[in-house]
Amino acid sequence: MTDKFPSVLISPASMAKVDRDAALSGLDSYGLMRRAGFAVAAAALRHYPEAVRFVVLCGPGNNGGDGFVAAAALREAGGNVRVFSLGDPGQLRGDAAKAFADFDGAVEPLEAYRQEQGDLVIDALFGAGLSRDLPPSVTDIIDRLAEVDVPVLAVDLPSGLDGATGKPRPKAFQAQHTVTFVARKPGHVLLPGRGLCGEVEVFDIGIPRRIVERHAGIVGINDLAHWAAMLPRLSDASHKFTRGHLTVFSGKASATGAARLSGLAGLKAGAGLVTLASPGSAVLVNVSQTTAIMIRTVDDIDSLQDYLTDKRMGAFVLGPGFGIGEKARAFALALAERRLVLDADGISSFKEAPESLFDAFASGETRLVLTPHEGEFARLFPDLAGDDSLGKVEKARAAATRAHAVLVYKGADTVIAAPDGRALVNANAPPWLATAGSGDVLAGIIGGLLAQGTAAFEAAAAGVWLHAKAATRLGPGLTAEDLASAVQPFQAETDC
Ligand SMILES: NC(=O)C1=CN([C@@H]2O[C@H](COP(=O)(O)OP(=O)(O)OC[C@H]3O[C@@H](n4cnc5c(N)ncnc54)[C@H](OP(=O)(O)O)[C@@H]3O)[C@@H](O)[C@H]2O)[C@@H](O)CC1
Ligand SMILES: Nc1ncnc2c1ncn2[C@@H]1O[C@H](COP(=O)(O)OP(=O)(O)O)[C@@H](O)[C@H]1O
Ligand SMILES: [K+]
Repeated sequence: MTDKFPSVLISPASMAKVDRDAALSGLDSYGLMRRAGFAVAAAALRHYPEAVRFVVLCGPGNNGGDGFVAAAALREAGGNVRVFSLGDPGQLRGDAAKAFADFDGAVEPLEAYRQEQGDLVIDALFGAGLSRDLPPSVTDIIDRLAEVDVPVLAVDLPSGLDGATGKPRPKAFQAQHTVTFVARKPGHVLLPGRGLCGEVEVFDIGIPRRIVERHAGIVGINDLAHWAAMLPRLSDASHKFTRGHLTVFSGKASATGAARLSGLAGLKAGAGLVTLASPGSAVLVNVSQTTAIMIRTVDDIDSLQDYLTDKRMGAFVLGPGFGIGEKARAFALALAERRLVLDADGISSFKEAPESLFDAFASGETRLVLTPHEGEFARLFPDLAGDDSLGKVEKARAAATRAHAVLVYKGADTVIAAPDGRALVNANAPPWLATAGSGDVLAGIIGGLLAQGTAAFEAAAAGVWLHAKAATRLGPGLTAEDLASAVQPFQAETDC
């Protein structure tokens, strides 16, 4: 019953390959379907012991096959079971046909279903094989169930939800529970899919690890398995300079708070030193509100070049509160040889000329991290943002490759993507993270990790996770000031 692959996401296309290899390796595919169906029946009995009727909606493929196995098991357990089929179940093929043959109850057409008080709907219409928009007979039922209080338990995925993108086609069942098999699919964690699945249970149906790992690919869930080993380690030999120097650019006197939030978060994330590079006009404001953070006047490109003669200045955050325009563009391009988190106004400044930014960071190791929310993403990548055929993972991956940068495409389902195609979907962020200044804190954490030498992809992924972890520790009602103060470096003993 346990989730053997908590860090893995398997696309529906890869799942089909897992399925094929399992069959080629001699595994009994009908045995796998029976385990899947039994898991669904067990979940129905466990979560809905008070159900008056178990209503199983079966589709034309193997998802429907799981439904027939579950229906048979629920009847065996003494449940009141009704089965409704989309299309003629006599047309089912392969294992689904076997499952239908092994079910000895009545099967009614899908259109005949009328919801009643006490129903539990088991949605086994479509899973990984959904290949086009739902037919009206199914969207009609989705519309009817949306009006009433009938719980839905989804098999593999709520029908209508695209397992690759997390998008409904064009609608999907709203499930309370989803029982899926082997590992989660991107659609379980990307929005709005995550919300449509309810609580997701991953059931191990016995496919060997070597087959799953062969097809697991380079998209996963953002957890410590992907980056913990790459984070900085302290030792007796550490001193502040070995822990790295982060520079955060401050905005003008009336817009300094965002940079201070980033700077504090960078220090908390473990940077040995943090300097606020401030316009002269804002130095007094910054000095009066910082203690451990140092202040340096950097007014223009010449003073920045002067600052950059110190090669220990390795990592930078540019954007929070900085102001949009030529100065931000010139500063970002001057930093092209260093490690840079470009956030907020820094991103928006390149709306008219994104290629100039991408070209500047094109060669050598990946050292640019872009942290756009949805609006900022659309400014840099309008074509990708407007392409409805792409899910958030595909958009972030395409953007990362184009920009030669690590992309942190923010939201409740933040996606971190690298130019080489690796991508992680974050799933530990609580909704109270959506508060003014929270993005500034994130930029600072990532900058703090970059300053310590962590590679850009791992710094970004760990930063997103630590940001969410700090918010979870604090609980609802946090402010960005609380959040910046609560940031902690990763600690294996307490964070695992
Ligand atoms: N992987 C594993 O190891 C295991 C997988 N298992 C289970 O198998 C499920 C995947 O099975 P699957 O591949 O048969 O796909 P499924 O979701 O049943 O749909 C395909 C059918 O629907 C049809 N169809 C598609 N879209 C449609 C639409 N909009 N409107 C109308 N029709 C549409 C499509 O028709 P076609 O496109 O071929 O014309 C085809 O007939 C998976 O979710 C899990 O539950 C378990 O048994 C455990 C082992
Ligand atoms: N509903 C949500 N649930 C969890 N995290 C969220 C949600 N909405 C936003 N976030 C996170 O909050 C942060 C907001 O950053 P951003 O949009 O830049 O805001 P700001 O500019 O106010 O700092 C991002 O890390 C984002 O991923
Ligand atoms: K389903």
